[in-house]
Amino acid sequence: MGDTMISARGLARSFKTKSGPVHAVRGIDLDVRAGEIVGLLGPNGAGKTTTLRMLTTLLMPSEGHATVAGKDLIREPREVRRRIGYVAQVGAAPSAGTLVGEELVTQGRLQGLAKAEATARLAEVAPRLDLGGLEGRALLELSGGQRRRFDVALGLMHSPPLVFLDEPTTGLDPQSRANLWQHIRGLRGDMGVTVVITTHYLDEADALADRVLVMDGGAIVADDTPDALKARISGDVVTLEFAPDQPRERAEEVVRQAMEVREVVTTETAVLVTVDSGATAVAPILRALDAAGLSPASIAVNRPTLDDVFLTLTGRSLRDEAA
Ligand SMILES: Nc1ncnc2c1ncn2[C@@H]1O[C@H](COP(=O)(O)OP(=O)(O)OP(=O)(O)O)[C@@H](O)[C@H]1O
Repeated sequence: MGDTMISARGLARSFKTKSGPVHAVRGIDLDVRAGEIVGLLGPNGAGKTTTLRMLTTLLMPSEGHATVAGKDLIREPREVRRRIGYVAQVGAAPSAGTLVGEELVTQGRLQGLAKAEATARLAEVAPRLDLGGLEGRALLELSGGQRRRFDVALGLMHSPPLVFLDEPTTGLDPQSRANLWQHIRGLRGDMGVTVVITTHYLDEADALADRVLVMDGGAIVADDTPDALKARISGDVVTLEFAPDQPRERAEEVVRQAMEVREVVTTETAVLVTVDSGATAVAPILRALDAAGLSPASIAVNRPTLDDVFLTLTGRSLRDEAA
């Protein structure tokens, strides 16, 4: 399998529904190298979970094929399962009495480890995820952050070289999220685990992923490092927010006529203008708008973010969609 941990070609999945077929994933190609942290970024319904469920053998592709951790997804699903960890979106409700350590050992045994191996593995995994000392705690007594770290630990008990995390930090407070990111980076650093993570948080993809696959409408619309994605939009982004009664399309027109711009995108609330230098563009933009009788409610100059990348790729804001 060499350096390649995942190689998928033409992977597609559609669902039959009462209102007709839903094409959740539309024939995507995807490559992940060993040791990478790859983020699948996209709004709700983009097809991230469906992609993950296919790559983890939980869902049969309608079309396409893939090799995952060196095994053929369609022909050797059991072999694939033995080599991967999968942490689903939100942990299943734990039964009242279940203890952290016991549950992790049970999971290891389910994955085929002997009792002694599973216990040894627990001693290895628990401290990696800051669960050391919590082995005797009941699952119900864990905080949200501890619980998510426990979920990740579950996926690691059988020492998979590849782990899939589906929106691992949803619902966590900012501190617990940053803490979990650190642990996820540690998995790669200390144990060489390859990580595929889905998220609709831009900051998460930016902070964590070596490479980001931007998904929209069941397709991969961009595939690059966070920095390279942001560098595609060189220059600054001037965000002009308008009250609902102000004609934004007219504002876009005025800005385009007033000056040389790289890109203008109009959203539900704002006009985003990409220019070489925000500092020198603001005054002429405001003058032109003023002359046209338009006044923005607010104006801000920013370096491009992944959200701006998403916006230029799709014409929609990921932040709006996620909200
Ligand atoms: N079992 C199913 N039956 C019918 N439609 C489905 C099914 N599973 C997913 N879909 C549809 O496929 C599309 C992609 O869903 P998916 O869960 O993969 O998106 P996602 O990017 O993971 O979104 P989220 O961020 O909300 O988890 C959506 O339109 C969804 O409604």
